[in-house]
Amino acid sequence: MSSGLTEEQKRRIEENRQKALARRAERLAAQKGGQVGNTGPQLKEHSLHNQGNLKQENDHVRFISQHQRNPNSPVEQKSYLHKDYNHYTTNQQMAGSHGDTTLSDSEMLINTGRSTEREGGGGASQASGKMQKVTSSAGAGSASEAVLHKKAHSVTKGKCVKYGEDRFQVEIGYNAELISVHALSYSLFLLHPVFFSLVEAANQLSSVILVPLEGENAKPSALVKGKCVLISRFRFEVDIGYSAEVIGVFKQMNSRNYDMKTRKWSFLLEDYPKLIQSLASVEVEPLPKAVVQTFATQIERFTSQTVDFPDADLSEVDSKIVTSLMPFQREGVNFAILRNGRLLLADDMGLGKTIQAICIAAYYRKEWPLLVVTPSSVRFTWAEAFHRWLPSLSPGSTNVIVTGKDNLMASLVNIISFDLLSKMDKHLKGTFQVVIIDESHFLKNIKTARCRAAMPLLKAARRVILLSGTPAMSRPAELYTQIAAVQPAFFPQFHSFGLRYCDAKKMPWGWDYSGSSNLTELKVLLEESIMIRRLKSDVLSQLPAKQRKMVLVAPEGINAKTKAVLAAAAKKMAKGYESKQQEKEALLLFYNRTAEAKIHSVVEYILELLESGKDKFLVFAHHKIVLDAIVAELAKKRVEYIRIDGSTPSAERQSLCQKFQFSEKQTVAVLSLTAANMGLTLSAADLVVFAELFWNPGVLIQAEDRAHRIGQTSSVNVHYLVAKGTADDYLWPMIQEKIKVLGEAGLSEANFSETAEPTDYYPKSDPKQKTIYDLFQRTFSENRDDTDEVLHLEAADACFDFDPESALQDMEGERYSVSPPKKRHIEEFFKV
Ligand SMILES: Nc1ncnc2c1ncn2[C@@H]1O[C@H](COP(=O)(O)OP(=O)(O)OP(=O)(O)O)[C@@H](O)[C@H]1O
Repeated sequence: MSSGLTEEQKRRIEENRQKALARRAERLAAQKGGQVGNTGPQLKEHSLHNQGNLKQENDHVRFISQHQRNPNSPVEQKSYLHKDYNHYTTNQQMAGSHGDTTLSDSEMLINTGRSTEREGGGGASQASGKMQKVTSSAGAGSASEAVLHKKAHSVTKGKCVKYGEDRFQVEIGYNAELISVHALSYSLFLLHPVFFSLVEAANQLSSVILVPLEGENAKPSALVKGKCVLISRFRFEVDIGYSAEVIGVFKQMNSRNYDMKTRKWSFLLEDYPKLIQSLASVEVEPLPKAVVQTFATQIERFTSQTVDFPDADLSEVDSKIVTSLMPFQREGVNFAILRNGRLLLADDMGLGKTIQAICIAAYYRKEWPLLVVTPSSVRFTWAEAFHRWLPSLSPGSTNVIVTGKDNLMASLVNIISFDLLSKMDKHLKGTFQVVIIDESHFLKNIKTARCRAAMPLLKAARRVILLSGTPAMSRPAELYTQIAAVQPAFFPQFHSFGLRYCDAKKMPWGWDYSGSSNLTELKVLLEESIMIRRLKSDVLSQLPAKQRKMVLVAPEGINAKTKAVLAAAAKKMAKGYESKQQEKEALLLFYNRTAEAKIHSVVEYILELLESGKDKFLVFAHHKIVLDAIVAELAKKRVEYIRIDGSTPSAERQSLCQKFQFSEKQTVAVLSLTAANMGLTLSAADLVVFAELFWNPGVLIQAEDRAHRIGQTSSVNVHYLVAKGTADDYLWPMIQEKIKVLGEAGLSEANFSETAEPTDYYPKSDPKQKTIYDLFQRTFSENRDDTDEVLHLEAADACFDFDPESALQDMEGERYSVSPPKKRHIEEFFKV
């Protein structure tokens, strides 16, 4: 009977009806939303799946969890449509010509959210979960037969019937989903070119099976090639060209889901063995062995219901470190121990990879000696951290290797730089059972000496703790060595890894592995097996607004001459001075020499930060020679930078800040401690490095606040570079003490000693050092105004860098415009 509506009107009505159903489903889902709890979406999906006898509520919960993943995605919306639509269709059809088909309530509920169990007008029989062989009057060829060999499962079946020479008709029962794609049932179609696309589109719908005409199957299955790819902890996708035969197999899978947007089918991992078996006649690349092994439990349906890692027994580890761990850090330690101490700890910068690594290593203390391989600039910081977190370590138990001749096994904890490791004895393999590699992406290139030196050690060690804040997920080739270091059996051949994850291409000159492919699978695989990665945004609530760290820079960067000058200055200071002026001059000289002494280590540290992938950060220094050396190195390495110091006109400052804020490249802001510590917004960075210290903590805190200000959405990391045997020995504790006083007085929210490394590393017991420290305290604790201090510093710089004459000339020249009071101060300082 004709409804009197045009096809277009019918289509619109159907569209609106589906939208209304979707809205209703959404409302229902939202009402039930409270039952979901805090479990992650994947977990929800999984655990519900495992419950077997699903209840209606649970079906809703599953629904919600899918929706929560991406409520806007067409796939998710489609599953809403499916769910309610399925109820609708089933009931409607039961009331109609197929009313003899009986489905129990529970069967219907189980099938909702997946697809509808129905037979269409193709003359096939009923559906209640059993495999049916259906003979089509259209005359099924091999592909057609495969389509009909189905576990009858919520599907409307139909067939194409030839009509005259060049037309065909689709005979199929009512299926709204299908009608929304094509108003099929009563239409005649031209055989070509509509046929293939129509059959393909219809068969992609999970509730439809359309048997093509005999001999008209779109593509012979032998020519269809595809591959399985993991897309989450629980699902995999089959990326394959269209084939009715394949689609028929897909529709036998209970967990099937078709993504309209990507036009790909996905399934729960538990369907993997069945699917692969059913696709035996088609060329489908299976999941890699590493994936199948890692997800064996999911594939076998024995998955644990939780992603929380069981609490490791840390009773043997120093309580100081255990009680200091933040909850997410504790989770990292649990993960590591669950993985038998072989892992890639890939937390974001500043999340405390050091404390976690030390705790994990301490859990395996019985297997020490321990080897720590680090970038050169942070070797001493590591030694400090071991003593800070493990008070049970005796003072001599850390051994920092400084030359290739040192004994790598001298202590319980041995710390070496990557480059020195490659110069050590090649027969170290098997010597260390527990190894920490800090900034493990330094091993990304298998051809480098450092990588070749480290790999045999790592493969032989029982515990391998790799730390990297920047695992190169976008360049999988660079991850290979790190994966191989932790799990050598995963991908024994780089080439097979390259084919799967690096989009390897054969070029005239050989293979190109610089691309990337199947990244989701790689990420899911790594997270399930060896990698734990938390971003700052994931754990922001557990972090302080600022994380300070003292980085003890390597003393061998200081040359012998400078060391001698520093020692002489210290000796002189220890003897005392007759006048305050003399004391001050001596201190400023000491401070100035310290700058010179630190240049090498500062530059090395900055370059290592860049190599570690830190892309935007601020570097503060006071002395011109330090600022100059930093920018010279950045220019040499072609790293973009801005520089703001006393000579930068105020008009330019704003545009430099803008450049830094909006640049998408790796950019460093090189800033003068006294000339750029106020009034600038550089919140695009969440890392601030102090190449030099300053005795006035107010100046330091203001400088930190260039990044820690409105616009900053992250916790800011602050690194203070401290060199032993220099003025830093006195400045660092002094700064901390002052801040502590300010904090106690409620004048500063920042307490250095709580968030940074220990205060008292200089030997207070040494009377000479005590005298110098007191001298610093006396001289710089007087209440002076900042401008006064800055002027004295400038005068001192000029004094030590140049002779007074030329210094004054310089300052009066174009580069420095000196105000009269400033000039007066300088003159006073030099007593000219
Ligand atoms: N649980 C904690 N208690 C106290 N201080 C902590 C804790 N966790 C981290 N810190 C401090 O936070 C700072 C940053 O930690 P750490 O240097 O280990 O970070 P990271 O993840 O290694 O960063 P990067 O990638 O920059 O090297 C350090 O000063 C460290 O001592």
